[in-house]
Amino acid sequence: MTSYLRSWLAGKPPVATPDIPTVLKISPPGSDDEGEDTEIEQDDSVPAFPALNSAQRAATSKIPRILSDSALMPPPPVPSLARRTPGVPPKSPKSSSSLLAPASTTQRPPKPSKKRDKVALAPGHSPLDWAALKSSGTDLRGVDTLMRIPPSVLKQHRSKADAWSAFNGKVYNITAYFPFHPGGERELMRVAGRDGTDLFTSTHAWVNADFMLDSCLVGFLIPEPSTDSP
Ligand code: HEM
Repeated sequence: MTSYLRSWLAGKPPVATPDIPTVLKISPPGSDDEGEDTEIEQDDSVPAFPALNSAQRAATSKIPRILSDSALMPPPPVPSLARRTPGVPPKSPKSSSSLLAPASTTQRPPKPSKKRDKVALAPGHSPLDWAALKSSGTDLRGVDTLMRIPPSVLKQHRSKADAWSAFNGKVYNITAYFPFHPGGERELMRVAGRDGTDLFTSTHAWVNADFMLDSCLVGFLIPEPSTDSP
């Protein structure tokens, strides 16, 4: 209406309205009901691009070839672990898997060495009993004062009834400790009357002799005084 008035005022003939195209609805062949959706099988797979049979793919070698099943890498071999019978050890050690227990576990363990066997302590001589005795106030030193002890003096105390031994420069009266020693009295007698530091350390470096024998301290080891003094 507005365009008609404008053209009438300007003295021009009215502009013809362009034809609106008619939308035709065409039913697929075989369908009787007009406007009803046709059922299509759902497929979410992404199509290859460029298409497998396209001219681009045939013309250039840059686009990787799609491998067929026969051209693919073969699957890995079945691991030997999967083929074993549970509980049955492998026949030869070479064929055994690294995940299996070593064949040596079927052998008997070696007998413990006699050298490090502990002895059975008499009742009332446990490490706890020793700790109680040494802190009870009982005199385990046998001396009134701490002394400077040369090796010659140390050597005089080498009987079971009167045994002194030096460990790390300190001299202890080990007499009372004999029945409490987990390694036995015989082993302990080997250091009576001498410096036992090396033997002690090579046997059980983790044992704290200073703490265990603090109530038995009698003095300090000194070098032998020289006899050729004027
Ligand atoms: C007076 C100094 C010593 C003290 C306080 C002492 C203390 C001990 C203690 C606490 C243990 C038990 C260790 C554990 O259970 O781990 C032990 C074991 C033993 N000790 Fe001694 N020891 C002394 C000297 C010696 C010496 C001089 C020898 C050897 C000549 C010796 C030989 C052994 C042996 C063979 C055992 C048993 C095996 C072991 O436990 O490894 N000990 N001793």
